[in-house]
Amino acid sequence: MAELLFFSGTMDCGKSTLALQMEHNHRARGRRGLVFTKHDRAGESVLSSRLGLSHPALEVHDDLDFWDLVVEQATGGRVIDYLICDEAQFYTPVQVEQLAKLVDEMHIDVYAFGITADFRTELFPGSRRLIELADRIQVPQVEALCWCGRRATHNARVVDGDMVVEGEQVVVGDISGGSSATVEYEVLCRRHYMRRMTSHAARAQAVSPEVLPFDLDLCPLPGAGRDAADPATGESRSGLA
Ligand SMILES: Nc1ncnc2c1ncn2[C@@H]1O[C@H](COP(=O)(O)OP(=O)(O)O)[C@@H](O)[C@H]1O
Ligand SMILES: Cc1cn([C@H]2C[C@H](O)[C@@H](COP(=O)(O)O)O2)c(=O)[nH]c1=O
Repeated sequence: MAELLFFSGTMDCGKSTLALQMEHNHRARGRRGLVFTKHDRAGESVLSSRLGLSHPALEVHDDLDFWDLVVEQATGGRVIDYLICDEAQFYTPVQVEQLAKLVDEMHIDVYAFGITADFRTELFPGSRRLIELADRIQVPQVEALCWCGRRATHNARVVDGDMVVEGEQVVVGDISGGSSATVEYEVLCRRHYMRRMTSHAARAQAVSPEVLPFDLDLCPLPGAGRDAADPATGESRSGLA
């Protein structure tokens, strides 16, 4: 039975790596598929992972009709068993509906990968429709981590060093440290997302006299590990989920 699967999570949790692995495994077993992406950081018509692997892909433009494309290929004699669809958060809701139709009417497996929500915590339209229509939603096993050591659940946008919560929904970019771009992203746990506390802000607060009387030994710089105190609160992070 063909399925529409949505692998969803934050940025940097291994979605594209998983997409490439699934493409490899299915192809290795003789299945025939097509690989799609949209606005990959590496450029047009390529599916890339931060692990360094990449694969040619068909770029999804807003006017692409998945149903028409696959039917045309099938009519031309090409067998298609599965579709790999990366950066699916950027697909239109109508395109997601076309993917669901391919599963139901043409028995093609669709493996979609994408971030769930944007930097404002709002669902992307493509992700929303996938959540509504998918047979299964899976969270990749590798957890992206907040600077405090907790599991990262939110994507923060950082512009010129400051976290922002307003702006265009789509701005292609990488996570902090991955580039010198003006706009970058950092994954955070909910607590630190709500407090607008990126690693940079936490570092600044940890060394500011205003946070005294916290002892700096109890209030180490970000990145010191899960058992260290949280600079925002002085609380121990140990034992937290
Ligand atoms: N130098 C590295 N060595 C090992 N793993 C890495 C390295 N750089 C990135 N990764 C892994 O790659 C993951 C990001 O993979 P990627 O597929 O690009 O994520 P996503 O598509 O979800 O944004 C990171 O969570 C990390 O586990
Ligand atoms: C949160 C957020 C992200 N984006 C962009 C930034 C990247 O180009 C992609 C996510 O890619 P990844 O492989 O999952 O890291 O999405 C955006 O445009 N708007 C946002 O709010």
